[in-house]
Amino acid sequence: MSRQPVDVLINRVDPQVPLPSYGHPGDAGLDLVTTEAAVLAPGERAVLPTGVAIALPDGYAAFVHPRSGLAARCGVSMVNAPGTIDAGYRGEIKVIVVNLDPRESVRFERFDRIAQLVVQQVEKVRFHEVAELPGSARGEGGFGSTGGHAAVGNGFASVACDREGQ
Ligand SMILES: O=c1ccn([C@H]2C[C@H](O)[C@@H](COP(=O)(O)OP(=O)(O)OP(=O)(O)O)O2)c(=O)[nH]1
Ligand SMILES: [Mg+2]
Repeated sequence: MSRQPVDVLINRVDPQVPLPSYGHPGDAGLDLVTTEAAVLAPGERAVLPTGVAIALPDGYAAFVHPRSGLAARCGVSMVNAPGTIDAGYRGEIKVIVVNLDPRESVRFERFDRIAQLVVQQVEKVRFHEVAELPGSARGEGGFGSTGGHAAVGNGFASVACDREGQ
């Protein structure tokens, strides 16, 4: 049984901007566009306006995620991925894009889709300070404690590094 959509108020800061929309019915993310054209040199970043502001219901947040097609084709990501849109934020949603391609510039035209917005329910917490936390199977192990690192010298230098244990 499919759930009812959540009603979200939206304001077009740019009157011509298309409303964020799902590419397919089952998609998690609504595509966001840039209202400004931009060119990013390799390694360059920019804060791009999306032309929309929203008012999320209390208990929700929206997360701005990169688009995988742009990442795979052009090396474009977001500096702060995923960006967090608080329920109380009433300003224009902005996207902090970065061109991670080492050689090629990337050009965005007005209304190109640059990111996607995922709306989720978020919990509020109340901390209870204790002297000792309850035990668990993982304990304090982290940062690669389960192993499975890519071997060095197999030709895939991008997935191996010499900083293990540091
Ligand atoms: O990719 C993003 C991330 C954030 N925001 C907006 C909405 C969010 O509610 C607000 C603050 O974001 P965040 O809390 O991540 O930034 P901060 O540096 O902690 O700023 P603040 O001190 O205003 O919380 O900025 C965006 O438009 N795009
Ligand atoms: Mg903050």
